[in-house]
Order: sequence, then C-alpha cells, then structure tokens
Amino acid sequence: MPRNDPAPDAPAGSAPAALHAEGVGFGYDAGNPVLRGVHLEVRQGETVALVGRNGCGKSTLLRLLAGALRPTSGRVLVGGDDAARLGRRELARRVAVLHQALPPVPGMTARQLVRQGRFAHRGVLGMLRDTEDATAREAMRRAGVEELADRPLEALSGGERQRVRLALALAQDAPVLLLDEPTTYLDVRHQLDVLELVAEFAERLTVVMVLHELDHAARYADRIVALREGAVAADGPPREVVRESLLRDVFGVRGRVLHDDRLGTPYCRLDAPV
Ligand SMILES: Nc1ncnc2c1ncn2[C@@H]1O[C@H](COP(=O)(O)OP(=O)(O)OP(=O)(O)O)[C@@H](O)[C@H]1O
Repeated sequence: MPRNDPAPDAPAGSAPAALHAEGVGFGYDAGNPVLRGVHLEVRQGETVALVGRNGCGKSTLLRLLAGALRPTSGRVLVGGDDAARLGRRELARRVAVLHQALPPVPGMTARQLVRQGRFAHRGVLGMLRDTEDATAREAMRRAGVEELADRPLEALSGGERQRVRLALALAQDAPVLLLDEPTTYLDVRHQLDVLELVAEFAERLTVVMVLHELDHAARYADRIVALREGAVAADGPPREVVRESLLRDVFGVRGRVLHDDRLGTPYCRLDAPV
C-alpha cells in the first residue's frame, strides 16, 4: 500500500511534534563528531525513512531520538518533553525501538523476549497481568511468529529473529515506533510482509525507520530524510527527495530515477559507482 500522503500541517496550538531533534550534535569520542546540528521534526502519524551511506549516523540519530543517547549539543523532545528528563519507563511508554541485530541471550525463548516489551506497563511488583500477556501474544500474532514462541532465540534464523524483534517492539504498544533496518536478513517476501505490517501500524503510530533500500523508502514513507556525514542533506516527500542528484551526492552512485505509475512512487535503477 503506498503511503505517500503527507501528514497535514499541524495547526498552531495543536499537539506537539511526536519527535523533535533541535540542532542535535553528537560524538562517541570527544573531537570526533558523528552528528552535527541535526534538525528533524516528526509530526504525529508521519512515517519517516532515514537513509544514507554506511556510517553516516542513521542508527546514532535513532538512538538519540529514542533517548538512549544524550546529545552533546542541542536537545531531543519526545512528545514535547526533553528526552533527557524522562525516565526509562516513561520513554519506553512513548517510544518503542527495533534495534539492529543484537546477539540473543542464551536460552531465552522468543516468547520471553517479546514479553520483555511489556516491562514499562508492569505493576510495582513486576508482575505481568493477563491483559499484558495478551498484548504480547497479539504482537507475536501480528508479526507472524506465534509458532516460534517456545523456540530459543539462538535456534532461529536471522529472518525469524528479526520478526521476533519486531513483535518485541510492537508489544511495547508505544505511539512512536523506531525501526533500525527492519528488513535486514529478510527474504523479499518477508521484507514486504514487514513493511506492509509497519504501514498498517503507521496508520495510528508515528514511525521512523532506517532503510537501505531507497525503493522501499520511496514506497512506504511519507517523507525521506537523507543524512550525509552526520548532517541532513535532503528532507521531503519521496518524489522530491529521490533524484539522480541524491544518488550521486549522498550515495556516490550513478543511476536513473523512474516513476512507478501503478504505485505512484519513484524507484531507482542503479548503474555504477560514481
Ligand atoms: N558505540 C560506538 N562507539 C564508537 N563509535 C561508534 C559507535 N557506534 C557507531 N559508531 C561510529 O559512529 C558513526 C556512525 O555510526 P552509525 O551506526 O550511526 O551509522 P549508520 O549510518 O547507522 O551506519 P550503517 O548504515 O552502517 O548501519 C560510524 O563512524 C561508527 O563507526
């Protein structure tokens, strides 16, 4: 399903942006900046794809938007509140993250991992109520991993594990979903399954996802933000951002941008490195 209708401009005095990076700078080591002055405002209900070359700072920006890293300059607002001032539980209630492949904990089953997504909703004694367990089960059903529930994570294929991680993020039931390369390890059928599932959720959630496939970004995002060397190089709807100049300047590739009349979105034919 193409999802390129831009979210309507927020009228003055309406709800705050779901996420707002205000002039964010960050470096893992002093004197070695990874992000420089990044401005990014994501409105509620938008689906934004973050694209760019390896190492340009996409995952780092996602971690900052999730409040898992603190900016060295600027600030990140989540639902209008400074992420640095929100506790871990409150952040987890507001933002769910599907991280790039993390090593599985030995012996942990898929069900146990997905149930961890409910931690922010547990009572003071850490008990999981029946309704919470039902939410975790529903997340597994939506991600198509019910039959994997009792398998240890280390015994799953990369693609199966990726879908379990998606179920974990869905189980968190947060209004903002951040996905770091959600299609990694997946065959083409499962890539589309996951992106269609995300599109379904995106109808009521705010989604920011790191994608390497520009064609997927053009098809499934309302807006594409391209990073180059830690700064925003392009930001706008796919038909404005996906251009031959983007392929050349951001990705270092010569290619053609074509238009898919059926989907109504641009797509790329890549020719050669520049
Ligand atoms: N934990 C870390 N400690 C130190 N440097 C890091 C750490 N994580 C990432 N970096 C560095 O920060 C830079 C940006 O990394 P990041 O993972 O954000 O890039 P990316 O755009 O997501 O890359 P990719 O497309 O390869 O996943 C890279 O130079 C990387 O080596």
